[in-house]
Amino acid sequence: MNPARPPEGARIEAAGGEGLAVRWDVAIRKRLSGGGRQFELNVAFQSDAQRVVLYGPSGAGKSLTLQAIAGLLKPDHGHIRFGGQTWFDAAAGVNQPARSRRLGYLFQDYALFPHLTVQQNIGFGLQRGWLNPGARRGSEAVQHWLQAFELGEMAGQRPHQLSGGQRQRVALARALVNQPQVLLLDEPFSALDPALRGRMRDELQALLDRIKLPMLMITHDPEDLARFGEHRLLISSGTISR
Ligand SMILES: Nc1ncnc2c1ncn2[C@@H]1O[C@H](COP(=O)(O)OP(=O)(O)OP(=O)(O)O)[C@@H](O)[C@H]1O
Repeated sequence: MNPARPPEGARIEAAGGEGLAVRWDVAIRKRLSGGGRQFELNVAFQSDAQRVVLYGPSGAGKSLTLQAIAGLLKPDHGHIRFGGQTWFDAAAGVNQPARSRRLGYLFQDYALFPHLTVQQNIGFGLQRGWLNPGARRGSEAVQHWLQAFELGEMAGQRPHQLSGGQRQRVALARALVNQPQVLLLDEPFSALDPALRGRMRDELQALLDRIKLPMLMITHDPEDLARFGEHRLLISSGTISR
């Protein structure tokens, strides 16, 4: 297999020649209110690790942090930098759209489109608009990931016709088809039964070893932490405590 290798994010010269940039440099604040409740997200971390795991209890702010990094939630204050690129900087008025951050996002429930085939789901990430989901059906990138994840025979199936593991592979393929520079994973194994969870962990680890893609995972599963937590960040009540 020969996946296009994403550029290494680490140790890139910082803009302005101020020395070496860390891979991750995140410091954000966001106040949310709704239904009479308020939540204050105040997250800051720096990391040079290839694999970062953000863990903590339910309601701690993990998903909000991931959404902000992905460009799906705009913080009130702070900055988000990756590999020397500034994705968000409130003070400087920078807010790169999600697409130009070049990241692959694996959603907790995989968020596959039920009416599209496996092939169309994978290819969807390549679309420029919402029209004509099958237009790029034959693209090389889609074919590459269909083969890499042994989904070739299922190319014409729809998500409900797949097993949990196959669904996850489709979602991963969709996240990878645009050659992201980093993979964001939201509780990637929580939708799987325990036996399959172990196998899919092995698969993900082998994939990451092979393509050397940096990743940031959120989870509350200690097994994920043990396996992927090269750098572990504990978040509770909206703040990283270590
Ligand atoms: N739009 C919103 N308005 C108000 N509060 C919100 C909003 N979105 C999320 N929250 C609150 O922010 C907190 C953090 O939510 P978040 O989804 O980041 O938690 P989490 O750590 O990912 O939890 P889980 O592990 O259960 O997914 C929760 O208490 C949630 O209720």
